[in-house]
Amino acid sequence: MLEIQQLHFSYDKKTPVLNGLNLTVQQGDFLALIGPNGCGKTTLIKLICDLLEKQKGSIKLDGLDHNDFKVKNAVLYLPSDDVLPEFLTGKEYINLMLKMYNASMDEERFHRLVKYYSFDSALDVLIEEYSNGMKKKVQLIAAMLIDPEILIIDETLNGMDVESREITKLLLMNFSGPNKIVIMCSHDLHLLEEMCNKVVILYQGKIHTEKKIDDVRQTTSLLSIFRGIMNHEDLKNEIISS
Ligand SMILES: Nc1ncnc2c1ncn2[C@@H]1O[C@H](COP(=O)(O)OP(=O)(O)OP(=O)(O)O)[C@@H](O)[C@H]1O
Repeated sequence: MLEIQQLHFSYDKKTPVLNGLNLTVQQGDFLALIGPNGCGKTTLIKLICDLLEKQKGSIKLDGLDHNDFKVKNAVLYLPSDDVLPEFLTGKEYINLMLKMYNASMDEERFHRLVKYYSFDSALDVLIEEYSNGMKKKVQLIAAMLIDPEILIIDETLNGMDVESREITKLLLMNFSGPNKIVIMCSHDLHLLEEMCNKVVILYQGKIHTEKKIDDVRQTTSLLSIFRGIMNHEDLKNEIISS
């Protein structure tokens, strides 16, 4: 169980980005993390991964602090910005990632993943020559081989062609399961509704809404809930009538 309690964070020590955030994510959860631009989704993810230093509060996985080596080794974060070691080939990058996570290469799985993404001819090419979509694919192949306990995805499906997106969706849904936590941050609410089993909406530094996706589907949609919080109808009408 990932337990976040009373988390506070501010970049300039004045304007709070996270303001006493509480969140519990259970093994088996495939969580959609949504919220308006700038609400702090990436900040929250970076705090969970100990890439930013928290100022107040606690983040624990199964009772262990998030900066414990065991927790760090259990969490894999796929960021949205694709900063990869450009001087490596795809295959070298995958091997490096496996080493960093003390994971062994499952050759059979590796070849299957390469086949799903039609990635064979890209493996020996330098990452500096990769397109955005190829960078996403090589990160996903590495992630699926590492098989982490917690996978955090920040807009990773952006830039992928339709078929690769579908393959990724299926791979991630297969990956999630009773022993895993998947947190996916995206503005593609339809995709999240298809894939995830829970949603949390981050707004004004706190978790504003927390719901099971099945409950959302029965009554409304993620888009309607999101629009209800943002309440931009007046602005849109002003633009239409101008
Ligand atoms: N390195 C930084 N230094 C100062 N302020 C930052 C930094 N990174 C983010 N911020 C600010 O913190 C707030 C939260 O940013 P964050 O990137 O976490 O939002 P987000 O919800 O992921 O946004 P988006 O949906 O646009 O990706 C924003 O006001 C942003 O301007």
